[in-house]
Amino acid sequence: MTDTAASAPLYNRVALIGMGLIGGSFSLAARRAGLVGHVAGHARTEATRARALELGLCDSVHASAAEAAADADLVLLCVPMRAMAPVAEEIAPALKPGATVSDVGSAKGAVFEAVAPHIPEGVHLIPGHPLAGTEHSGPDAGFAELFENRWVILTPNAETDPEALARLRAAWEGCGANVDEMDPAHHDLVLAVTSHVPHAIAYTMVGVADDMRRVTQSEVIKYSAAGFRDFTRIAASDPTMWRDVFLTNKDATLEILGRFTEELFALQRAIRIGDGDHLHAYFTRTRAIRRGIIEAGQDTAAPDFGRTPPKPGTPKA
Ligand SMILES: NC(=O)c1ccc[n+]([C@@H]2O[C@H](COP(=O)([O-])OP(=O)(O)OC[C@H]3O[C@@H](n4cnc5c(N)ncnc54)[C@H](O)[C@@H]3O)[C@@H](O)[C@H]2O)c1
Ligand SMILES: O=C(O)C(=O)C[C@]1(C(=O)O)C=C[C@@H](O)C=C1
Repeated sequence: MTDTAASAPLYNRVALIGMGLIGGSFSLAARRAGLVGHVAGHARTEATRARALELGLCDSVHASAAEAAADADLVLLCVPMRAMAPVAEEIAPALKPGATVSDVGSAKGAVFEAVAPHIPEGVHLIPGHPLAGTEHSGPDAGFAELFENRWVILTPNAETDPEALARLRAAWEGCGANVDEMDPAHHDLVLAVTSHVPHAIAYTMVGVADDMRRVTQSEVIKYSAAGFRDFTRIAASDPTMWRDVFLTNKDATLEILGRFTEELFALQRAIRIGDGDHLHAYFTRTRAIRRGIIEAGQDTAAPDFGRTPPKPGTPKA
């Protein structure tokens, strides 16, 4: 946290549109660090609004996104990707000149294209993406430490106001994150490799196992090894969020899935023809990547990491 953040909030009033895992975590982290003044939250259901207040995710709740956004200095869109444009259209007339609108969506090109047309002149649109999350969702899933030592990628452009950008950067840094800037198309390609296609593979592998389960009478589940269990964690991620990620990062996902399929065929061939040298060299290369991630301090898959499941009976956002 910076000295400025400790003495005065970076944003006097913040509107959180969507108070699930990411919106809730941002609020908890930003409030704990004294980065924000009043937090106005919007969620669609009364149950989520009540729970968000109870958990201290916000100071006021609003059934209307526009009402939450009115007079806000920062409006953070924390909804699934394909809800971003309708929400932006709804809040547009309420936005205050000089306000910053940002988001946390997992793909960046599509957000800008969908949201920018709705943002009035004089309001700063700076898309962003925290590279941090879990398989849980809803208000109970949020925790203040989520962004610590994780990357947040902002995708400003040549017209972005430097002061608004510096302020947003400081807010994420105050939440414990490291901030980088990227071109949206590049972001989408990188994330297709590091997040989106890995999720597609996990979903597929668990689907295959589920088909097998029908054949083997639950043995796949009963004897599932640690590797498969890791896949099931990823494949338990929110269906709405991931449907939207794949549909909004379609081109990059298909490009990387194509490359993945080529590599898989090469591996399949090496197994079929008994080419142990190929397999050994390939696995040696991939092991080095894992070691590089650990050395860079980016392995947060350590025990729990605050990723305890929501308590039973609590509302899904
Ligand atoms: N979960 C992750 O690991 C992760 C990580 C980084 C970024 N993201 C991105 O963050 C965003 C939010 O994800 P999350 O994990 O916090 O999801 P979540 O399900 O925990 O929360 C989503 C919130 O959006 C609200 N919402 C859903 N549809 C809406 C609609 N049509 N209109 C208004 N509100 C709506 C929900 O009520 C909820 O409050 C997504 O765009 C996702 O791509 C997620
Ligand atoms: O840790 C997890 O459960 C995640 O899937 C988080 C994860 C990722 O792929 O790393 C998922 C989607 C995001 O947009 C950012 C982070």
